[in-house]
Amino acid sequence: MTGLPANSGGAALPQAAPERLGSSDAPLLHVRDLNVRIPTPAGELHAVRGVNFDLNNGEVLGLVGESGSGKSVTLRALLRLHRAPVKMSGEVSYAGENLLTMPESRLRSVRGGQVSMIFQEPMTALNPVLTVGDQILENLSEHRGLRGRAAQERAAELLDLMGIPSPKARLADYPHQFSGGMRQRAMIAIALASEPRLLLADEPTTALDVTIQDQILRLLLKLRSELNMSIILVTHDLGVIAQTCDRVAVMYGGRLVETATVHDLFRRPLHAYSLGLLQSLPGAGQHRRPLQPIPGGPPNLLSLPPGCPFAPRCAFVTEACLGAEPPLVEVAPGRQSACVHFDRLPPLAQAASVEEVAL
Ligand SMILES: Nc1ncnc2c1ncn2[C@@H]1O[C@H](COP(=O)(O)OP(=O)(O)OP(=O)(O)O)[C@@H](O)[C@H]1O
Repeated sequence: MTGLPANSGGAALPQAAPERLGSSDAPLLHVRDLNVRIPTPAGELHAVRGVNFDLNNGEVLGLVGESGSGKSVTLRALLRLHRAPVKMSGEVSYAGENLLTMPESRLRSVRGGQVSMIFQEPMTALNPVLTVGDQILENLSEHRGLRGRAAQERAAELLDLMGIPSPKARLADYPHQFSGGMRQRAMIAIALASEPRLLLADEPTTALDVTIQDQILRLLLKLRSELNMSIILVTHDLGVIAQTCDRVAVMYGGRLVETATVHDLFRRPLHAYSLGLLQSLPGAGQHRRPLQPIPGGPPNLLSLPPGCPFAPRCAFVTEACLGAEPPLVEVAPGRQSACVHFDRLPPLAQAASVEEVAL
C-alpha cells in the first residue's frame, strides 16, 4: 500500500491548512538571496534578484506574476537546473542541506525522488523513446522500491488518478501517442510516482481544460494533506492561487514584491502591483466589475530603472519611489511588501474574496 489517495472525483476541495502556517517546525525549504544571472548577447540578464522565502511542511505556496517576471527561472534554480554559463548564487536549503552546493550525486538522488518538478511544457520532461509506463516504472523502482506486478498496478493507478482512460493499455504508449493534455497528465503521474516531499509545479494545468485542471488541482491538494507534501505552484492565474494555495509570493522584475497568506492578499493587497493584478480580475456574481488591466509592460531586466521597478506603471508613484529600490520588509504580522506606499493603497473597488476569485 502506498499513501497516494484514490481518485478524488467530484468531492469538495480540501481546505488549506492554515494551522501549519504558524508551525514552529523548521521550514522544509529555506531560500536566501537567490540570484540567477543569464549571459545574453545584449548583456547579463539578472533574472532573479535576491529572492528570499521559507516553505513549511505541507504548505502550498503560489508564485504569481506577469510573464517574464522570473517565476520559472526561480523554480528551476531551486533544483539547480540551470547550466553554465548561467550563474546561480545564494542558499537553497532543503531539509537542512544546500541544494546549490551539495555534490551532484547527492543532488541526483534528491531530484525526482524527494523533490519532483512538473514543467509547463511536458515534452521537456518526457523521454520520447520510452513508453509512458516505463517512465513511471523507473521512478517507482528507483524511489519507492516497487517492481513487477505491484509496480505495473501502481503505474496504471497513477494514470487513472490523472483521468486517463484505459490506463492499463495506455502504459504501453509512447509520449507522441498521447494528446497534449494527456502528455501533461502523464508527466504529473511520473513526478508523483516517487511521492515527493516537495513538488515544484510550473504552470502544471494551464494547457488543460477546466474540468481536468480542477481534477488535478484537487489531487495535488489531497496529496498535500495525506502525504504532508509541500508544493510551490507557479502560475499567472490568481483563480488557481485562490483555489489551491495557503500563501502567495508576488513576483515582479525578478524580485518578490509581496508575500502574504492568500486570504490576506485577496482581502487587502499591500503592494501597488498586487493591487493591479487583483483589479485586472473580472470578479464574479454581484462583485463583477470592469477589467482594469495594468498599463504598460514588464521592465527590461537588462536595464532596470533606479528605484521601484513598478514605478513607471504605478498610479501611486511619488518621488519616494524613484531613489533606491525598496526592499521587501515585514509590514504586518506574516506579511511582507516592497511598496513604499503599502499603507496608503486604496482597498479594492469591490472587495475580492478568495471564494469569489476561485469560482
Ligand atoms: N535561457 C534564457 N536566455 C535568456 N533569457 C532568458 C532565458 N530564460 C529566461 N530568460 C529571461 O529571464 C526572464 C525571466 O523569465 P521566466 O521564464 O522566469 O519568466 P516567467 O515569470 O516564468 O514568465 P512566464 O509566465 O512567461 O513563464 C525573462 O526576461 C526571460 O526572457
